[in-house]
Amino acid sequence: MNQPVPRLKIENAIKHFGQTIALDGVDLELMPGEIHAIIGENGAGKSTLMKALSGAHKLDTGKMWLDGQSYKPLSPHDGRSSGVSMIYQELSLAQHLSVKENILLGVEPNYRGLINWPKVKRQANQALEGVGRPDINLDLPVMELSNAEQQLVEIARSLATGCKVLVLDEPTSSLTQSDTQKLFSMMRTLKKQGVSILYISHFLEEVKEVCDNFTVLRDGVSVGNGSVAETSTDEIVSMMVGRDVKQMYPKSKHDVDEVVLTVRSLQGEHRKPEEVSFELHRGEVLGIAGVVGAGRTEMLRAIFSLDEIKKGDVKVAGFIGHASPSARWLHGVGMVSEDRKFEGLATGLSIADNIVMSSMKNLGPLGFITRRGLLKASKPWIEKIPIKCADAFAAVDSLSGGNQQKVAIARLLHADVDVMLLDEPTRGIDVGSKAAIYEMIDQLACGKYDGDGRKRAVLIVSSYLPELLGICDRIAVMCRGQLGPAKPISECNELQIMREATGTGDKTGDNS
Ligand SMILES: Nc1ncnc2c1ncn2[C@@H]1O[C@H](COP(=O)(O)OP(=O)(O)OP(=O)(O)O)[C@@H](O)[C@H]1O
Repeated sequence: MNQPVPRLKIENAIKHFGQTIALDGVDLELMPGEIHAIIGENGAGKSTLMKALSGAHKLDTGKMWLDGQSYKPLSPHDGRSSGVSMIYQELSLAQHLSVKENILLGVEPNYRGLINWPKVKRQANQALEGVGRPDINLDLPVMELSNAEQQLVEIARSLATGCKVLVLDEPTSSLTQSDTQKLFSMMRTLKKQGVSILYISHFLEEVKEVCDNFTVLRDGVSVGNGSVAETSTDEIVSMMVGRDVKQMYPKSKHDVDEVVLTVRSLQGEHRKPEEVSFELHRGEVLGIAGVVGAGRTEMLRAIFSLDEIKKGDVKVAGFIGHASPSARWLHGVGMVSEDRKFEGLATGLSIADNIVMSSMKNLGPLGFITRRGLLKASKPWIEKIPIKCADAFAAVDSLSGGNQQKVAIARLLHADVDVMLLDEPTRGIDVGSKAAIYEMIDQLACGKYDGDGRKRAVLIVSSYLPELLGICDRIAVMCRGQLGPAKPISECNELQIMREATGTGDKTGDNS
């Protein structure tokens, strides 16, 4: 009997960036209509492999075949024309163009240079039917669509050019739960049509739900593969990190002390947040749950004085009222922004520069900053978190996405603040490093982090409920700009939080 021909085969893929070995011999096989997860720690080589596949990077060595034919894409355009499309986390749509123009951009049917608009419309509509959303208005500028709809338009664009292999790079990181479910059902539809999907995600529960098979990468090598149904999550995690992760959510007893942050009837200048009141105690981890767009980020920004306040007040370190963000640092408040690229990091600078940026004490003699001082200050964080990099002076933008996020967290830890405002701090971070960060948060709250016994207060916004339920002492839910009461963790569960987040739950309680 003839062996079925794989849709995609990769053999011994190798790729270096200078001294860094990003891929060190990866093998992968993908069948038609298969949904295959690519899993691995931050910096394991997932994005590099996918970029080589899509034509954005050229492999140093290794071979690829598409439907049995040798495949060597010269550019993403070349890859797309051969049937391989990659959907990045940051979508690449032309925001001012309409849905139909985006779907057929660059491949518009034309007659002697004149675009055949009725045909554009027909083909765009067909592509939207393929992703199960023929109701999306073809004439609407893309910027008027929600995040999830824009993602579908981008996938529809891949289908319009005859996509055989669709690569989705952490597609659910900014989707709501219900949009995630819709994406999964669209993936199942594409699977039935024979489209093969490579799915990169750090959420193993998603991998379990939607994928058929998986490949684990570690340090640029494929270290394991198999059927998702026949492999337990623990087995996959140990393949990823090369050891057992015993306790994902360590939780010591947190005895809370005095109130360190008081927020009263806070309203932002631009509608969100609308009404926020709570108290945060030293030694406490307070979680803020809510759906995308509820106003959680705006709340943190208003507290940290990045955005104007219309009404209400923030009291921290005995100071009441609005202050500049730099004054907030002086008050002992620090923030990790969810917008890593534009706010969280200076991507053109080195890892060491970024880590010390918010606190430049003791970096050399007589107030000078020396290379030695920078190294001494940054190295412990690089080792502790850990950040995978060539060295402390490597540019932040040469790091993988998850490792960049870890640099943003290291900057806050280095600044040694009392009140930590964390906005989606573990987005894009692998399971093993998440466990390390949860342990740090736990130790920071109970004063065991750096041996001086000083307890910190942590306010954490997250869309990942298991993490909030795992590490917080109390959780408050934000719904349409209004923050509900903070409830002790013993009274919280996923269902109750989702009800409150969507405005259908109980709002009784007290925020002090
Ligand atoms: N353009 C580049 N220049 C230098 N080094 C790079 C470049 N792109 C990737 N690397 C390095 O290659 C390695 C693999 O990175 P890659 O982005 O593929 O990891 P990843 O598995 O996708 O990680 P994450 O889960 O954090 O997204 C990392 O050590 C990274 O720093």
